[in-house]
Amino acid sequence: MSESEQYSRNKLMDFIEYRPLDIEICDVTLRDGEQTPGVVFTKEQKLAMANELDSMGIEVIEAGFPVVSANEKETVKEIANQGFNSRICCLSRAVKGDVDAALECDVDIVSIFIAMSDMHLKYKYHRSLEEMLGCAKETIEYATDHGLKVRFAAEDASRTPIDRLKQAFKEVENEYKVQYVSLADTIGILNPTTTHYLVSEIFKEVNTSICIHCHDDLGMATANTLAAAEAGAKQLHTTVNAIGERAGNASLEEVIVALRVQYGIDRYDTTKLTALSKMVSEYSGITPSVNKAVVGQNAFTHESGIHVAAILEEPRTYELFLPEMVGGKRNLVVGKHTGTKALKGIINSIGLCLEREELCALIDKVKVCTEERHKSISRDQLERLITQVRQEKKTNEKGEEKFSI
Ligand SMILES: CC(=O)SCCNC(=O)CCNC(=O)[C@H](O)C(C)(C)COP(=O)(O)OP(=O)(O)OC[C@H]1O[C@@H](n2cnc3c(N)ncnc32)[C@H](O)[C@@H]1OP(=O)(O)O
Ligand SMILES: O=C(O)CCC(=O)C(=O)O
Repeated sequence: MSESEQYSRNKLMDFIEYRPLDIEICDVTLRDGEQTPGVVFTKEQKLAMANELDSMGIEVIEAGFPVVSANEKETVKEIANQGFNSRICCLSRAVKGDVDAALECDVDIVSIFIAMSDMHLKYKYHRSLEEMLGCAKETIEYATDHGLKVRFAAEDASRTPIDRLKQAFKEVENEYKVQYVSLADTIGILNPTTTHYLVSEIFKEVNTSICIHCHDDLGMATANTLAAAEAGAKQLHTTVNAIGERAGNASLEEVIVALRVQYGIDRYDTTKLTALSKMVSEYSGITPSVNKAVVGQNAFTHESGIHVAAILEEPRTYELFLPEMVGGKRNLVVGKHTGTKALKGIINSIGLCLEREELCALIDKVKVCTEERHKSISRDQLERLITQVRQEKKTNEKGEEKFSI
Protein backbone atom coordinates (compact mmCIF):
# COMPACT_ATOMS: atom_id res chain seq x y z
CA MET A 1 0.00 0.00 0.00
CA SER A 2 1.43 3.37 -0.96
CA GLU A 3 2.02 6.05 1.65
CA SER A 4 -0.76 8.25 0.30
CA GLU A 5 -3.24 5.39 0.67
CA GLN A 6 -2.46 5.16 4.35
CA TYR A 7 -3.87 8.54 5.33
CA SER A 8 -5.84 11.55 4.15
CA ARG A 9 -3.67 14.59 3.66
CA ASN A 10 -5.07 17.86 5.02
CA LYS A 11 -5.42 19.60 1.65
CA LEU A 12 -6.60 22.83 3.28
CA MET A 13 -2.92 23.32 4.11
CA ASP A 14 -2.45 24.17 0.40
CA PHE A 15 -4.42 27.38 0.98
CA ILE A 16 -2.48 28.46 4.06
CA GLU A 17 0.73 30.45 3.86
CA TYR A 18 3.31 29.13 6.24
CA ARG A 19 7.05 28.79 6.38
CA PRO A 20 8.14 25.32 5.10
CA LEU A 21 8.97 23.30 8.18
CA ASP A 22 12.61 22.59 8.97
CA ILE A 23 12.33 20.51 12.11
CA GLU A 24 13.80 17.79 14.25
CA ILE A 25 12.38 16.03 17.30
CA CYS A 26 13.93 15.98 20.73
CA ASP A 27 12.05 13.40 22.74
CA VAL A 28 12.13 14.14 26.48
CA THR A 29 10.24 11.06 27.78
CA LEU A 30 13.30 9.88 29.69
CA ARG A 31 13.69 13.24 31.47
CA ASP A 32 10.47 15.32 31.62
CA GLY A 33 8.42 12.14 31.15
CA GLU A 34 10.04 10.68 34.24
CA GLN A 35 9.15 13.86 36.15
CA THR A 36 5.55 12.60 36.08
CA PRO A 37 4.74 12.19 39.77
CA GLY A 38 5.39 8.61 40.85
CA VAL A 39 7.27 7.54 37.74
CA VAL A 40 10.73 5.98 38.07
CA PHE A 41 12.25 4.21 35.09
CA THR A 42 14.99 1.63 35.56
CA LYS A 43 18.20 1.84 33.58
CA GLU A 44 17.10 -1.13 31.45
CA GLN A 45 13.75 0.52 30.75
CA LYS A 46 15.39 3.80 29.74
CA LEU A 47 17.75 1.91 27.46
CA ALA A 48 14.89 0.01 25.86
CA MET A 49 12.89 3.22 25.24
CA ALA A 50 15.96 5.05 23.89
CA ASN A 51 16.61 2.14 21.55
CA GLU A 52 13.07 2.39 20.14
CA LEU A 53 13.27 6.18 19.78
CA ASP A 54 16.57 5.83 17.95
CA SER A 55 15.22 3.19 15.60
CA MET A 56 12.22 5.41 14.76
CA GLY A 57 14.55 8.14 13.55
CA ILE A 58 14.13 10.59 16.44
CA GLU A 59 17.03 13.03 16.09
CA VAL A 60 17.66 13.90 19.75
CA ILE A 61 16.92 11.97 22.94
CA GLU A 62 16.98 13.86 26.24
CA ALA A 63 18.20 10.99 28.38
CA GLY A 64 17.96 12.52 31.84
CA PHE A 65 19.20 15.02 34.41
CA PRO A 66 22.50 13.46 35.62
CA VAL A 67 22.77 15.40 38.88
CA VAL A 68 19.49 13.90 40.13
CA SER A 69 21.18 10.67 41.30
CA ALA A 70 24.17 8.40 40.78
CA ASN A 71 21.98 5.88 38.99
CA GLU A 72 20.55 8.61 36.73
CA LYS A 73 24.08 9.66 35.79
CA GLU A 74 25.12 6.08 35.05
CA THR A 75 22.00 5.58 32.92
CA VAL A 76 22.54 8.74 30.87
CA LYS A 77 26.16 7.70 30.31
CA GLU A 78 25.17 4.24 29.16
CA ILE A 79 22.60 5.65 26.74
CA ALA A 80 25.14 8.16 25.40
CA ASN A 81 27.56 5.32 24.71
CA GLN A 82 25.17 3.09 22.77
CA GLY A 83 26.29 4.43 19.40
CA PHE A 84 22.78 5.54 18.50
CA ASN A 85 22.14 7.73 15.47
CA SER A 86 20.10 9.96 17.79
CA ARG A 87 22.15 12.62 19.52
CA ILE A 88 21.96 12.41 23.30
CA CYS A 89 21.15 15.39 25.45
CA CYS A 90 20.84 15.92 29.20
CA LEU A 91 19.57 18.65 31.47
CA SER A 92 21.67 20.95 33.68
CA ARG A 93 20.96 23.92 35.92
CA ALA A 94 23.16 26.97 35.56
CA VAL A 95 25.53 25.30 37.98
CA LYS A 96 29.03 24.07 37.09
CA GLY A 97 28.56 20.86 39.10
CA ASP A 98 25.62 19.94 36.86
CA VAL A 99 27.82 20.45 33.78
CA ASP A 100 30.55 18.30 35.37
CA ALA A 101 27.95 15.54 35.75
CA ALA A 102 26.95 15.98 32.11
CA LEU A 103 30.60 15.81 31.05
CA GLU A 104 31.02 12.52 32.88
CA CYS A 105 28.10 11.14 30.87
CA ASP A 106 29.63 11.71 27.41
CA VAL A 107 26.46 13.39 26.12
CA ASP A 108 26.44 15.31 22.84
CA ILE A 109 24.40 18.24 24.11
CA VAL A 110 23.80 19.76 27.52
CA SER A 111 20.64 21.78 28.02
CA ILE A 112 21.46 24.57 30.45
CA PHE A 113 18.28 26.19 31.70
CA ILE A 114 17.30 29.23 33.73
CA ALA A 115 13.97 30.96 34.18
CA MET A 116 13.93 34.69 33.50
CA SER A 117 10.31 35.48 34.37
CA ASP A 118 9.66 37.86 37.26
CA MET A 119 7.65 35.12 38.98
CA HIS A 120 10.51 32.62 39.02
CA LEU A 121 13.23 35.20 39.73
CA LYS A 122 11.33 36.51 42.74
CA TYR A 123 9.88 33.36 44.28
CA LYS A 124 12.19 30.59 43.16
CA TYR A 125 15.68 32.00 42.89
CA HIS A 126 15.34 35.13 45.07
CA ARG A 127 17.91 36.56 42.71
CA SER A 128 17.98 39.26 40.04
CA LEU A 129 17.83 38.66 36.31
CA GLU A 130 21.42 39.89 36.00
CA GLU A 131 22.62 37.39 38.62
CA MET A 132 20.82 34.46 36.99
CA LEU A 133 21.88 35.39 33.47
CA GLY A 134 25.43 35.77 34.79
CA CYS A 135 25.29 32.23 36.22
CA ALA A 136 23.89 30.93 32.93
CA LYS A 137 26.66 32.58 30.91
CA GLU A 138 29.40 31.28 33.21
CA THR A 139 27.96 27.78 32.99
CA ILE A 140 27.57 27.96 29.21
CA GLU A 141 31.16 29.12 28.87
CA TYR A 142 32.32 26.30 31.13
CA ALA A 143 30.40 23.72 29.08
CA THR A 144 31.57 24.99 25.69
CA ASP A 145 35.16 25.27 26.94
CA HIS A 146 34.90 21.58 27.84
CA GLY A 147 33.73 20.69 24.35
CA LEU A 148 30.02 20.27 25.02
CA LYS A 149 27.36 21.50 22.62
CA VAL A 150 24.89 23.69 24.48
CA ARG A 151 21.20 24.38 24.42
CA PHE A 152 20.34 27.52 26.38
CA ALA A 153 16.83 26.94 27.64
CA ALA A 154 14.51 29.63 28.97
CA GLU A 155 12.23 27.98 31.47
CA ASP A 156 8.87 29.80 31.89
CA ALA A 157 9.60 31.66 28.63
CA SER A 158 5.87 32.10 27.99
CA ARG A 159 5.65 34.39 31.05
CA THR A 160 8.91 36.20 30.35
CA PRO A 161 8.84 39.58 28.55
CA ILE A 162 9.74 38.93 24.91
CA ASP A 163 12.32 41.73 24.86
CA ARG A 164 14.07 40.12 27.82
CA LEU A 165 14.20 36.78 26.00
CA LYS A 166 15.51 38.40 22.81
CA GLN A 167 18.18 40.30 24.71
CA ALA A 168 19.35 37.24 26.64
CA PHE A 169 19.40 35.00 23.57
CA LYS A 170 21.25 37.60 21.50
CA GLU A 171 23.84 38.13 24.22
CA VAL A 172 24.39 34.40 24.58
CA GLU A 173 24.66 33.76 20.85
CA ASN A 174 27.07 36.68 20.43
CA GLU A 175 29.30 35.66 23.32
CA TYR A 176 29.29 31.86 23.04
CA LYS A 177 28.65 29.30 20.38
CA VAL A 178 25.37 27.73 21.50
CA GLN A 179 23.63 25.22 19.27
CA TYR A 180 20.08 26.02 20.32
CA VAL A 181 17.99 28.44 22.34
CA SER A 182 14.87 26.94 23.88
CA LEU A 183 11.47 28.39 24.70
CA ALA A 184 9.61 26.48 27.39
CA ASP A 185 5.92 26.92 28.03
CA THR A 186 6.55 25.54 31.48
CA ILE A 187 3.01 26.02 32.84
CA GLY A 188 1.15 25.44 29.56
CA ILE A 189 -0.29 28.95 29.25
CA LEU A 190 0.18 29.36 25.49
CA ASN A 191 -2.29 28.80 22.67
CA PRO A 192 -1.37 28.29 19.00
CA THR A 193 -1.69 31.99 18.16
CA THR A 194 0.50 33.21 21.00
CA THR A 195 3.00 30.41 20.44
CA HIS A 196 3.29 31.46 16.81
CA TYR A 197 3.76 35.09 17.86
CA LEU A 198 6.39 34.28 20.49
CA VAL A 199 8.45 32.06 18.18
CA SER A 200 8.16 34.50 15.24
CA GLU A 201 9.42 37.36 17.39
CA ILE A 202 12.44 35.36 18.54
CA PHE A 203 13.03 33.97 15.04
CA LYS A 204 13.21 37.53 13.63
CA GLU A 205 16.08 38.53 15.87
CA VAL A 206 17.96 35.41 16.90
CA ASN A 207 20.10 33.41 14.50
CA THR A 208 20.43 30.28 16.63
CA SER A 209 18.04 27.35 16.09
CA ILE A 210 14.99 27.59 18.33
CA CYS A 211 13.53 24.74 20.41
CA ILE A 212 9.95 24.61 21.66
CA HIS A 213 8.97 22.75 24.83
CA CYS A 214 5.21 22.72 25.46
CA HIS A 215 3.16 21.51 28.41
CA ASP A 216 -0.42 20.39 28.09
CA ASP A 217 -2.21 22.19 30.92
CA LEU A 218 -4.86 23.46 28.48
CA GLY A 219 -4.73 20.46 26.15
CA MET A 220 -2.92 22.49 23.49
CA ALA A 221 0.65 21.20 23.69
CA THR A 222 0.61 19.41 20.34
CA ALA A 223 -1.14 22.29 18.54
CA ASN A 224 1.27 24.78 20.11
CA THR A 225 4.26 22.69 19.10
CA LEU A 226 3.10 22.66 15.48
CA ALA A 227 2.34 26.39 15.57
CA ALA A 228 5.91 26.91 16.78
CA ALA A 229 7.23 24.79 13.91
CA GLU A 230 5.27 26.93 11.44
CA ALA A 231 6.81 30.03 13.00
CA GLY A 232 10.33 28.68 12.52
CA ALA A 233 11.11 26.51 15.56
CA LYS A 234 13.64 23.83 14.65
CA GLN A 235 13.55 21.42 17.58
CA LEU A 236 10.21 20.13 18.82
CA HIS A 237 10.08 18.54 22.28
CA THR A 238 7.78 15.59 22.87
CA THR A 239 7.09 12.70 25.22
CA VAL A 240 5.58 9.31 24.45
CA ASN A 241 1.93 9.14 25.59
CA ALA A 242 2.29 12.85 26.47
CA ILE A 243 3.54 11.96 29.96
CA GLY A 244 5.36 14.62 31.97
CA GLU A 245 4.90 17.16 34.73
CA ARG A 246 1.18 17.73 35.65
CA ALA A 247 -0.87 17.42 32.41
CA GLY A 248 2.21 16.29 30.52
CA ASN A 249 3.99 17.42 27.38
CA ALA A 250 3.31 17.45 23.65
CA SER A 251 2.76 13.85 22.59
CA LEU A 252 5.38 12.25 20.35
CA GLU A 253 2.79 10.15 18.56
CA GLU A 254 0.50 13.12 17.89
CA VAL A 255 3.32 15.37 16.73
CA ILE A 256 4.91 12.92 14.31
CA VAL A 257 1.61 11.73 12.83
CA ALA A 258 0.50 15.37 12.45
CA LEU A 259 3.83 16.19 10.79
CA ARG A 260 3.02 13.51 8.23
CA VAL A 261 -0.63 14.23 7.48
CA GLN A 262 -0.45 18.02 7.76
CA TYR A 263 3.02 18.81 6.43
CA GLY A 264 4.10 15.72 4.48
CA ILE A 265 7.09 15.01 6.76
CA ASP A 266 7.28 11.24 6.64
CA ARG A 267 10.80 10.32 7.66
CA TYR A 268 9.88 8.92 11.11
CA ASP A 269 8.97 5.24 11.38
CA THR A 270 5.45 5.68 12.70
CA THR A 271 4.75 1.93 12.60
CA LYS A 272 6.58 1.61 15.92
CA LEU A 273 4.33 4.05 17.76
CA THR A 274 1.76 1.65 19.21
CA ALA A 275 4.39 -0.74 20.58
CA LEU A 276 6.39 2.17 22.01
CA SER A 277 3.25 3.58 23.64
CA LYS A 278 2.56 0.18 25.25
CA MET A 279 6.16 -0.01 26.45
CA VAL A 280 6.01 3.44 28.06
CA SER A 281 2.60 2.69 29.51
CA GLU A 282 3.93 -0.48 31.13
CA TYR A 283 7.12 1.15 32.43
CA SER A 284 5.41 4.29 33.72
CA GLY A 285 2.27 2.60 35.02
CA ILE A 286 0.23 5.22 33.15
CA THR A 287 -2.26 4.00 30.55
CA PRO A 288 -3.28 6.60 27.97
CA SER A 289 -7.01 7.46 28.05
CA VAL A 290 -9.10 5.30 25.70
CA ASN A 291 -9.76 8.27 23.44
CA LYS A 292 -6.11 9.40 23.33
CA ALA A 293 -5.18 10.36 19.76
CA VAL A 294 -3.13 7.79 17.81
CA VAL A 295 -2.50 5.26 20.61
CA GLY A 296 -5.68 5.23 22.73
CA GLN A 297 -7.67 1.98 22.80
CA ASN A 298 -10.47 3.65 20.80
CA ALA A 299 -8.23 5.28 18.18
CA PHE A 300 -9.32 2.63 15.64
CA THR A 301 -12.41 1.22 17.36
CA HIS A 302 -15.77 1.74 15.65
CA GLU A 303 -19.33 0.93 16.66
CA SER A 304 -21.74 3.27 14.81
CA GLY A 305 -23.59 1.44 12.04
CA ILE A 306 -23.15 4.17 9.44
CA HIS A 307 -19.41 4.37 10.11
CA VAL A 308 -18.77 0.62 10.14
CA ALA A 309 -20.81 0.08 6.96
CA ALA A 310 -18.59 2.64 5.18
CA ILE A 311 -15.35 1.40 6.77
CA LEU A 312 -16.05 -2.10 5.48
CA GLU A 313 -15.92 -0.58 1.97
CA GLU A 314 -13.07 1.90 2.56
CA PRO A 315 -11.55 2.54 6.04
CA ARG A 316 -10.42 6.05 5.15
CA THR A 317 -14.09 7.15 5.15
CA TYR A 318 -13.85 7.38 8.92
CA GLU A 319 -10.16 7.02 9.69
CA LEU A 320 -7.68 9.84 9.15
CA PHE A 321 -4.92 7.25 8.89
CA LEU A 322 -4.94 3.47 8.85
CA PRO A 323 -4.01 1.61 12.04
CA GLU A 324 -1.13 -0.12 10.21
CA MET A 325 0.55 3.27 9.78
CA VAL A 326 1.08 3.44 13.54
CA GLY A 327 1.34 -0.30 14.20
CA GLY A 328 -2.20 -0.46 15.56
CA LYS A 329 -5.23 -2.64 14.83
CA ARG A 330 -8.81 -1.86 13.84
CA ASN A 331 -11.54 -3.08 16.17
CA LEU A 332 -15.20 -3.25 15.11
CA VAL A 333 -17.53 -3.38 18.09
CA VAL A 334 -21.11 -4.62 18.21
CA GLY A 335 -23.27 -2.34 20.36
CA LYS A 336 -26.37 -0.18 20.60
CA HIS A 337 -25.34 1.76 17.50
CA THR A 338 -24.69 -1.23 15.23
CA GLY A 339 -26.57 -1.37 11.91
CA THR A 340 -27.45 -4.34 9.71
CA LYS A 341 -24.62 -3.88 7.19
CA ALA A 342 -22.07 -3.59 9.98
CA LEU A 343 -23.42 -6.65 11.76
CA LYS A 344 -23.38 -8.67 8.54
CA GLY A 345 -19.78 -7.63 7.87
CA ILE A 346 -18.65 -8.47 11.40
CA ILE A 347 -20.43 -11.84 11.36
CA ASN A 348 -18.94 -12.70 7.99
CA SER A 349 -15.49 -11.75 9.29
CA ILE A 350 -15.78 -14.43 11.99
CA GLY A 351 -16.71 -17.01 9.36
CA LEU A 352 -20.47 -17.07 9.98
CA CYS A 353 -23.32 -16.28 7.65
CA LEU A 354 -26.90 -15.32 8.52
CA GLU A 355 -29.94 -14.86 6.34
CA ARG A 356 -31.50 -11.39 6.16
CA GLU A 357 -34.38 -12.40 8.44
CA GLU A 358 -31.94 -13.79 11.06
CA LEU A 359 -29.85 -10.64 10.87
CA CYS A 360 -32.90 -8.47 11.58
CA ALA A 361 -33.80 -10.63 14.57
CA LEU A 362 -30.21 -10.45 15.77
CA ILE A 363 -30.08 -6.66 15.47
CA ASP A 364 -33.19 -6.40 17.67
CA LYS A 365 -31.58 -8.64 20.28
CA VAL A 366 -28.32 -6.65 20.15
CA LYS A 367 -30.18 -3.37 20.77
CA VAL A 368 -32.19 -4.79 23.70
CA CYS A 369 -29.17 -6.49 25.22
CA THR A 370 -26.87 -3.43 24.99
CA GLU A 371 -29.52 -1.05 26.33
CA GLU A 372 -30.19 -3.36 29.28
CA ARG A 373 -26.48 -3.74 30.07
CA HIS A 374 -25.42 -0.20 29.14
CA LYS A 375 -22.46 -1.49 27.18
CA SER A 376 -21.43 -3.09 23.93
CA ILE A 377 -21.40 -6.86 23.61
CA SER A 378 -18.46 -9.22 23.47
CA ARG A 379 -17.69 -11.71 20.72
CA ASP A 380 -18.88 -14.59 22.99
CA GLN A 381 -22.16 -12.84 23.75
CA LEU A 382 -22.65 -12.19 20.05
CA GLU A 383 -22.14 -15.86 19.28
CA ARG A 384 -24.67 -16.80 22.00
CA LEU A 385 -27.21 -14.38 20.53
CA ILE A 386 -26.64 -15.90 17.08
CA THR A 387 -27.30 -19.37 18.51
CA GLN A 388 -30.52 -18.08 20.13
CA VAL A 389 -31.68 -16.51 16.87
CA ARG A 390 -31.03 -19.75 14.98
CA GLN A 391 -32.84 -21.85 17.59
CA GLU A 392 -35.83 -19.50 17.59
CA LYS A 393 -35.91 -19.70 13.81
CA LYS A 394 -35.93 -23.50 13.91
CA THR A 395 -38.67 -23.52 16.57
CA ASN A 396 -40.76 -21.14 14.48
CA GLU A 397 -40.25 -23.27 11.36
CA LYS A 398 -41.34 -26.43 13.25
CA GLY A 399 -44.39 -24.57 14.55
CA GLU A 400 -45.26 -23.53 11.04
CA GLU A 401 -44.80 -27.15 9.77
CA LYS A 402 -47.18 -28.50 12.48
CA PHE A 403 -49.68 -25.83 11.64
CA SER A 404 -49.61 -26.66 7.92
CA ILE A 405 -50.08 -30.45 8.70
C1 LIG B 1 10.92 22.89 34.30
C2 LIG B 1 11.71 21.72 34.67
O1 LIG B 1 11.31 20.66 34.36
S1 LIG B 1 13.07 21.95 35.57
C3 LIG B 1 13.65 20.37 35.99
C4 LIG B 1 12.93 19.81 37.16
N1 LIG B 1 13.55 18.56 37.50
C5 LIG B 1 13.93 18.23 38.70
O2 LIG B 1 13.77 18.98 39.67
C6 LIG B 1 14.64 16.90 38.81
C7 LIG B 1 14.62 16.32 40.19
N2 LIG B 1 15.28 17.18 41.15
C8 LIG B 1 16.18 16.78 42.05
O3 LIG B 1 16.52 15.61 42.16
C9 LIG B 1 16.75 17.84 42.94
O4 LIG B 1 15.82 18.92 43.04
C10 LIG B 1 18.13 18.36 42.41
C11 LIG B 1 19.13 17.22 42.47
C12 LIG B 1 18.01 18.89 40.97
C13 LIG B 1 18.60 19.51 43.27
O5 LIG B 1 18.52 19.09 44.60
P1 LIG B 1 18.97 20.03 45.82
O6 LIG B 1 20.41 20.37 45.64
O7 LIG B 1 18.57 19.30 47.03
O8 LIG B 1 18.17 21.41 45.64
P2 LIG B 1 16.64 21.71 45.84
O9 LIG B 1 15.85 20.79 44.98
O10 LIG B 1 16.29 21.77 47.28
O11 LIG B 1 16.53 23.20 45.29
C14 LIG B 1 16.85 23.50 44.00
C15 LIG B 1 18.01 24.49 43.97
O12 LIG B 1 18.38 24.64 42.60
C16 LIG B 1 18.29 26.02 42.25
N3 LIG B 1 17.95 26.09 40.88
C17 LIG B 1 16.79 25.70 40.30
N4 LIG B 1 16.86 25.88 38.98
C18 LIG B 1 18.08 26.38 38.73
C19 LIG B 1 18.73 26.78 37.56
N5 LIG B 1 18.12 26.65 36.39
N6 LIG B 1 19.99 27.24 37.65
C20 LIG B 1 20.62 27.35 38.84
N7 LIG B 1 20.03 27.01 39.98
C21 LIG B 1 18.78 26.53 39.92
C22 LIG B 1 17.21 26.56 43.17
O13 LIG B 1 17.25 27.97 43.25
C23 LIG B 1 17.59 25.88 44.46
O14 LIG B 1 18.74 26.54 44.97
P3 LIG B 1 19.01 26.77 46.53
O15 LIG B 1 19.23 25.37 47.06
O16 LIG B 1 20.21 27.60 46.56
O17 LIG B 1 17.76 27.38 47.05
O1 LIG C 1 13.17 24.09 27.56
C1 LIG C 1 13.65 23.04 27.93
O2 LIG C 1 14.42 22.42 27.18
C2 LIG C 1 13.33 22.40 29.26
C3 LIG C 1 12.48 23.23 30.16
C4 LIG C 1 11.40 22.44 30.83
O3 LIG C 1 11.46 21.25 31.02
C5 LIG C 1 10.19 23.16 31.24
O4 LIG C 1 10.26 24.38 31.42
O5 LIG C 1 9.15 22.51 31.40
